[in-house]
Amino acid sequence: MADMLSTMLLANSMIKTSSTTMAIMCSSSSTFVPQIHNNFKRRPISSFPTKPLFSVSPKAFSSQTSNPTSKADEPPTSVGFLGLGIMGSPMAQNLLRAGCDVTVWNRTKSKCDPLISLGAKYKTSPEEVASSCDVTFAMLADPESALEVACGKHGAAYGMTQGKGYVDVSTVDDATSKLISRQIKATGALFLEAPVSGSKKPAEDGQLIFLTAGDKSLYDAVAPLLDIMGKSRFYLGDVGNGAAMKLVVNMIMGSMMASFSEGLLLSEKVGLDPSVLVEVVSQGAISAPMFSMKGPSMVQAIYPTAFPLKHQQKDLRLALGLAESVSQPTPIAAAANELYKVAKLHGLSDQDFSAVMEALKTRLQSPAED
Ligand SMILES: NC(=O)C1=CN([C@@H]2O[C@H](COP(=O)(O)OP(=O)(O)OC[C@H]3O[C@@H](n4cnc5c(N)ncnc54)[C@H](OP(=O)(O)O)[C@@H]3O)[C@@H](O)[C@H]2O)C=CC1
Ligand SMILES: O=CCCC(=O)O
Repeated sequence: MADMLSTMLLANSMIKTSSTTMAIMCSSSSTFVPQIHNNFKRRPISSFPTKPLFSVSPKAFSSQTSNPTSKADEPPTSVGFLGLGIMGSPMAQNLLRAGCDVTVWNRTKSKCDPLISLGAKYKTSPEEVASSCDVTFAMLADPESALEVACGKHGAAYGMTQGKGYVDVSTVDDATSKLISRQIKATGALFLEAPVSGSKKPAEDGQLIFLTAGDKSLYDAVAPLLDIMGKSRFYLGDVGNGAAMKLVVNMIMGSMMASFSEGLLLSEKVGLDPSVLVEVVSQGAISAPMFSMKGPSMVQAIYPTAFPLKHQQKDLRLALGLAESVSQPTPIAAAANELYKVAKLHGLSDQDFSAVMEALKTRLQSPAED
C-alpha cells in the first residue's frame, strides 16, 4: 500500500508541479485541535525526493483487494467514485490521471463515458462499486441523494465490509452525515466526511480544500488521494464537524454574493459603471477572488455555471438549520436565503449562484410590471 501511494503521490506531483505537506498542531487547548495540511508551496518537479513525503496507515485498508494477483503486502488501492456532476467528474479524472485504479458510477450513466474512455472501470450500482473497491468517494447533490446512494437500495453500504472506507465529499448537514456514518460503520467499514471548498476550476486543477471529520485512520490512509484532488486538508474531529464547517463557509459565501449583487445594481442605478466598482472592490480590504472572478460576467448578466444556484440555496437552508439548532441569530443569511429562493422561482436553479443578482432586478421581482 505504501509503495502504491508513493507512486500515486509522485504522479500527483507531476500533475500539480509540486507539493509540500505541512502539519500545524496547537497544543494548549483541552478541546479538539484541528490538523491542517497544506500542499500549496510550489517547487519544481526536479527538486522532489523519490520517497513519499507522508506517512500512511496501510492497515486502514484490508489486504483483501479486488486484484487477487497482487502481492499480499502491496495491495493496490482501488478507488470508487459515485456521482459525476460538475465536481465529481474532474475529481475522478484527477485520480485517474494520477494513476489510480478508479471505478465509477453515476445515476445518469452517460456521464461515466468520458471517464471510462480515460481508463475508468464502470459498475452498475453504488453497491457494486463499494464491494469492488478499497475506498469509495461520493459526490452527490444534497442530503437526500447522499443518503440514497450510501444507504438506499443497492447503496454503497451493501458493498462495504471491514477494511474498506467510505469518503463522502458531498455538502450535507451534520445529521445526514452522522446517519450515513452509522450505516457505513455498522458494516465494519470506516467513514470520513470530507466536503470541499472550491468550485469547478479548483476541482479541475486539483486545488480543492477538504474539510474532513470521522475515522482518523481513514483520513491518514486517503490523505495521498485528497492531495491529488486538493491543495489542503483539515481534519476536524468527530463526524458532523466537517459538514458544519462547510455550511458555515458557504453561508458566508452566499451572503457575500447577495450583497455584492446589490452593490453592482445600486452602482448602475446611480449612474456608476459597475465594472469600475468591481475594480475598486478588488483593490480594497473587501477584495475577494470570488468578486474578481464572477464580477465581470455578472456585469454582463452572464452566469456560466460553476456552482449551481440550487446548491447554494440548499447550503443556506442547511446552514440556517444549523444556526437554529444552537439558537444563533443569522439574519443576514436568512435574508440572503430568501433571495436565492426567489431566484429559484424564476427558473435560475441550474445557473451559477451569481445569477442571484437577477432576483434583485425589478423585471424579475414584478413580472406584471414588464
Ligand atoms: N459546484 C461547486 O462549485 C461545488 C459543489 N459542492 C457540492 O458538491 C455536491 C455536488 O455538486 P455538483 O457536482 O456541483 O452538483 P451537480 O448537480 O453537477 O451533480 C450532482 C450529482 O448528484 C447526482 N444525483 C443527484 N440526485 C441524485 C439521486 N437522487 N440519486 C443519485 N444521484 C443523484 C447527480 O447525478 P445525475 O448526473 O444523474 O443527475 C450528479 O452526479 C453538492 O453537494 C454541492 O453542494 C461543493 C463545492 C463546490
Ligand atoms: O460549495 C461550493 C463552494 C464554491 C467555492 O468554494 O467556490
